[in-house]
Amino acid sequence: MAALFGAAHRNWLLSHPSTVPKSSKPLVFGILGAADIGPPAIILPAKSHEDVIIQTVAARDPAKATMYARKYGIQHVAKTYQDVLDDPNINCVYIPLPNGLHYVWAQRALKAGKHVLLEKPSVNNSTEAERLFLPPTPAPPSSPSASTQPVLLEAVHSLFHPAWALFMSHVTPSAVASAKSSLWVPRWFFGPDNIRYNFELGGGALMDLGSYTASALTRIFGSVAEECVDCETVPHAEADPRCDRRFRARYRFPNGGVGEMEGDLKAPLLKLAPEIYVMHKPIVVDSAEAGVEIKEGERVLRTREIHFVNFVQPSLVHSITVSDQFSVQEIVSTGIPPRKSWKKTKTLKAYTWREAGISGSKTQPGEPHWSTYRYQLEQFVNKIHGRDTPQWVEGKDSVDTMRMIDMAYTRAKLPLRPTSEEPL
Ligand SMILES: NC(=O)C1=CN([C@@H]2O[C@H](COP(=O)(O)OP(=O)(O)OC[C@H]3O[C@@H](n4cnc5c(N)ncnc54)[C@H](OP(=O)(O)O)[C@@H]3O)[C@@H](O)[C@H]2O)C=CC1
Ligand SMILES: O=C1OC[C@@H](O)[C@H](O)[C@H]1O
Repeated sequence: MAALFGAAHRNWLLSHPSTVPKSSKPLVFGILGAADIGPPAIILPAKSHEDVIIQTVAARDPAKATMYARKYGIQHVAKTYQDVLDDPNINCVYIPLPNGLHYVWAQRALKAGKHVLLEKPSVNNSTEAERLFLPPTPAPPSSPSASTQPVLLEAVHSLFHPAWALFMSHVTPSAVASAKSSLWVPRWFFGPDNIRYNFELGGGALMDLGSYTASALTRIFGSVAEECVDCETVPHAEADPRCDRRFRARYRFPNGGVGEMEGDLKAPLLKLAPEIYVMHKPIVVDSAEAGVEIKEGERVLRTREIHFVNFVQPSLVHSITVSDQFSVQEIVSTGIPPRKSWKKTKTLKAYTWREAGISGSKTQPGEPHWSTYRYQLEQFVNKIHGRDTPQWVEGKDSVDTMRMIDMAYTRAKLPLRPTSEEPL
């Protein structure tokens, strides 16, 4: 009962964050598009960040932008997206446009010298990702301009929550035998006219949900997959058949492990919680870690399974169950069964860095009611100010995610979402 009350209180605070006074020189943000995701992803988190002001929004229809600005307390409405980029008072741009417009607007924003927080998936395909995140002539690190390069971040918000770091602290990427990440959206959320079913705009469940499941798998295995070995997709009956509504993809990773991901934009009620299962190969561990004394000629093997429930929105509620199977065996196998074997299971959670207890992050700020987006904003600002960012999504990570998605579409015999030919 107390846990239920605590969760309800945390969730109320999460959607009603306190407003803090702003610092003398806060970062000034503009938003491109009066998007649904804007309020939870940036407008609410900014309220409790002293270094962030959401100053401007632009929409294709200025009347819509005005309504949005009024509703969310945004001071200024720009006439066009480009006007936001041309405003010298704006330092940072948040881009929650449909996926197919991410590439062009991120490039334009960077060209205008703005720091960019770019919604997931970063772009339409891996060609765009390589062009955006791995440009051919990066400034040499010693160049004076290197420190003034704008920051670009794909907003994979779930990776910034302490629960993700706590989960990863129990994963040994090189020893992962199999992993499965799944994510579902209830069936009434998105109709066939939603941007998620528009091919040119980067629609498809693999794009929308797969950006989370693929980035989770690449982190769990510590690498992008070598191959997508099979991928089944199902389209929406009333939408473009090139846009998958549901997918199931299996990959082979360089360590020989198998990663699987599943997603559905129109799922039955039964499937609500996004989840990850990880199964490790047996590895030799320290006898102290296993809490057992061993004799000469013996070793302890640990086979670990992890189940992470709600890896996408852990701030609402989550659980991480770690089950370790230990066995004490002879180092040189004589066919004798283990002398001793036992199982240890623990269920963990972390809503703050202190709770996660991970060295290097313990002193990071955070409150139990901080959303994944608030934790993300903290690191985005840190990066801009050249501070330490223990949680981050590197450009290469975003490229890897798009490679995973492209591999799955190719295996499913669906076309890749188009590469932008818009002038930059
Ligand atoms: N991080 C997260 O948790 C989430 C991230 N997302 C991501 O955010 C992005 C936006 O998603 P969401 O907020 O759900 O979508 P919305 O449809 O609410 O927002 C998309 C915005 O894009 C603008 N837009 C510009 N051109 C077009 C066009 N041709 N057709 C349609 N819209 C256009 C619209 O802006 P205007 O106001 O100018 O008309 C609209 O406000 C996606 O990339 C999605 O993957 C979405 C949900 C959750
Ligand atoms: O967090 C999310 O859940 C629902 C999706 O459709 C959305 O785009 C995604 O970011």
